[in-house]
Amino acid sequence: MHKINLPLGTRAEFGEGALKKQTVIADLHRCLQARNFMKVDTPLLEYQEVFANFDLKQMRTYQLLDKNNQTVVLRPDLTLPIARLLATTNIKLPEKFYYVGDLFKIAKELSGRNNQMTQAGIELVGYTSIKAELECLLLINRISRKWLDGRVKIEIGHARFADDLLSSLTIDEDLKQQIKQTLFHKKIPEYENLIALFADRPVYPFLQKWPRLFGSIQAVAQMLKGIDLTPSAKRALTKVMTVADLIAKIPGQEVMIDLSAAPPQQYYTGLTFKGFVDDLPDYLFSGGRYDQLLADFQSQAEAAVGMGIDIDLLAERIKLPEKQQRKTYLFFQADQAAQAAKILAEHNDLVLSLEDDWQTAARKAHAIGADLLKINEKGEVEHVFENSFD
Ligand SMILES: N[C@@H](Cc1c[nH]c[nH+]1)C(=O)O
Repeated sequence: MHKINLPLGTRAEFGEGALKKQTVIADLHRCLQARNFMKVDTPLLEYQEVFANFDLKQMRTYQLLDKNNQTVVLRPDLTLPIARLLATTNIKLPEKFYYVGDLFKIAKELSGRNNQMTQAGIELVGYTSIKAELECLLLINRISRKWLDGRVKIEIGHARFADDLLSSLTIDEDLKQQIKQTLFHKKIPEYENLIALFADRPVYPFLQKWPRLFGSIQAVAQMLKGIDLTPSAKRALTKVMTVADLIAKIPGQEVMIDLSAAPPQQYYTGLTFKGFVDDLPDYLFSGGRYDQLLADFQSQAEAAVGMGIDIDLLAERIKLPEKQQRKTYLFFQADQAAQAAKILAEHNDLVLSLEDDWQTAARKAHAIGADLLKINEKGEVEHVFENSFD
């Protein structure tokens, strides 16, 4: 007997689940083509070095050896391969890209997540304006309205806010790291011990509030009232507030701010955002500005913003449009395949009936309320009425 179970963390998809994924993907293709995005596909396998500047342990990749004993990995991320692609081709920038594909990350045991995930994404490369961030957020809003009754909440943060603020307090890198880790993981007693070192600084009242700095725009603005931030942290905050205010003006779009969370990816350098639906712990959308990433692959940095869309999670949440249309089956004899081809070419909504005889085909069609056509000896299409053969 063959081994019949799947490798850990993988799954087969079929029927409605598979169709839902295909439906959202097809809709995205249509939408992004219309908005002038360029389709891009990169291979599943990449050299390990492509991901080397990022914490591979955290990413937990599948690794293989190629013919020359070089380590290749199943891609754990789709943005880094695009940065690699741009460094090795002469695609003119600025340009907007989109892709849909699978990525592989070995999830922690019992996390409930699969190791193979389908992600769609967009990358807007060569754009410094916040309009690039806005285009990402507008796409989230569109998908939310089209597929999720507008229930997606957008959360905005900034990848540099914590570093900017902490750099003004200390040059001790270890201490900065510890403060960030305790803050991001909400280890409050440890965090409070660490910030006690700065109790005499003007920024101390802020440090005390920092772990709670998330919520609605108004709530966060209220918490920050009268608080003196460093100039660079202030700039980051202004950007967050500006974009949040603009997006909150879209009717029905809920916007939150989080200034106490870790950036979703290490390569972000500016505004970050996530989109999630109330009762889901994982987010459906995640993105941000990453102006330095291309400098890892080529001599020149390039302004860029992008986001990923978790197609598995999105597809699980959508309702397929009802298709209650009546089916028509076409019965044919095996030696009428050529006539069947001609008829199918003229009527592309016919379903081939594979029954051995047309009486059985008629009985089955009748049982499911379908119509039945058959090809007669002359090669013409004939309607079969269910009581015509009684
Ligand atoms: N690759 C990111 C999403 C993204 C695309 N572009 C920029 N960010 C992720 O998987 O979280």
